[in-house]
Amino acid sequence: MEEEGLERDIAGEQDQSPTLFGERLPFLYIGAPLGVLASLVMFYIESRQASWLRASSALMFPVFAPLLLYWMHRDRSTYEHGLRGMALLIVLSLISGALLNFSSPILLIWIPVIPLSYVLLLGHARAVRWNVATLLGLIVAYILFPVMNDGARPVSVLIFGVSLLAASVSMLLSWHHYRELSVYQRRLYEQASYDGLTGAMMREPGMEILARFMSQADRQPAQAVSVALLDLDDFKRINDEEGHLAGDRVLQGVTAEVRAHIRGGDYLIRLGGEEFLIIFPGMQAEEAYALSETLRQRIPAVTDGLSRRPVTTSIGLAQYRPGEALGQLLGRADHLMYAAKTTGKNKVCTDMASSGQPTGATESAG
Ligand SMILES: Nc1nc2c(ncn2[C@@H]2O[C@H](COP(=O)(O)OP(=O)(O)OP(=O)(O)O)[C@@H](O)[C@H]2O)c(=O)[nH]1
Repeated sequence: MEEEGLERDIAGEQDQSPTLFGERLPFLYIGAPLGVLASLVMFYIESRQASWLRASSALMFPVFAPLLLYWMHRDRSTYEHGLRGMALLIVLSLISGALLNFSSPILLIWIPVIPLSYVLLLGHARAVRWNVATLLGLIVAYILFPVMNDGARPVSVLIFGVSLLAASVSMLLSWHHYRELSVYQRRLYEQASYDGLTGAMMREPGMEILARFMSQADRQPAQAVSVALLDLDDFKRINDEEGHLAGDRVLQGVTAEVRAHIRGGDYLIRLGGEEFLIIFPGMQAEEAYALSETLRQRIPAVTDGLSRRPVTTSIGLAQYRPGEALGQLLGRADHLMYAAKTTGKNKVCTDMASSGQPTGATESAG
């Protein structure tokens, strides 16, 4: 069903959840050198005190951050991975610093900063997994501390526990806030994207999805995209003779039937009134024609009973031609649907040469 397809789209968008930095690489170009500078200063201070272990942990960021920046600059598609790498670097530096400095309670105040840096760099959704892993890592580090430091005791369990608790609370609060926000966003998105009467997708998001499939077909010509423009015949008569509610019932019955026949990745869009568009991504001409023909035959059967007389439909079926504009593709489908209307209605008209029908042919009801 098209909703499932959209679920995937939504999930995909959430997966690339916007971070505070978004795509603003310049921010990183300024932030990363500052981080490098701060780490070098820390390295200098620690090395002056001959604390070489702590000094080397401070060096982690200056060594790896420029490499990551260079990688992100060269290939922007790896930007997200680069951000993850940066977050990992910051946290590794913090953890190794904390590991070597557990005896200094002052440093533990930075632990609650970890959830925040994850959220900023990775967005809420990914931050949760990373935070859980980091908190577990800190607990292991705390347990291993005496082993690595000749039996020296780390800071008291109480201080460490309070620090972890603060980090966990800040993580949970941010997650809770994110969940509330995403439920609200999803509700708004659905209201703005789906028609309340039929549940079909609305025109604007539908056109965006069609444009996306068209550009995909431009990149991969084997990925054919077909569209079926479907217009109910003499629908006005139902409204006029039986009232608007009967008309509404028919619209709902038709969309339910279409949904029952289209595939998981197909999209049903209500263009307006009794006019619908179905997008068949990756479907060859013969299959698209056969499916349109099935719908044409099924619609009178399902509307029989919803209104006094069965409702028929005229369908214009067109396949995207690489390089074509969206308006051109819809114009062709509209032209074909109009041809079906003007030659007797209750037909599928297509100009797809390989559909099994002669070009421009129509198939009338039995
Ligand atoms: N019940 C109902 N009617 C609607 C809705 N949206 C549009 N309509 C009606 O759909 C009708 C469309 O009429 P026309 O555009 O003349 O189309 P038609 O009667 O199907 O004629 P052809 O397309 O030529 O077969 C109009 O009467 C609109 O008021 C709706 O949401 N519910």
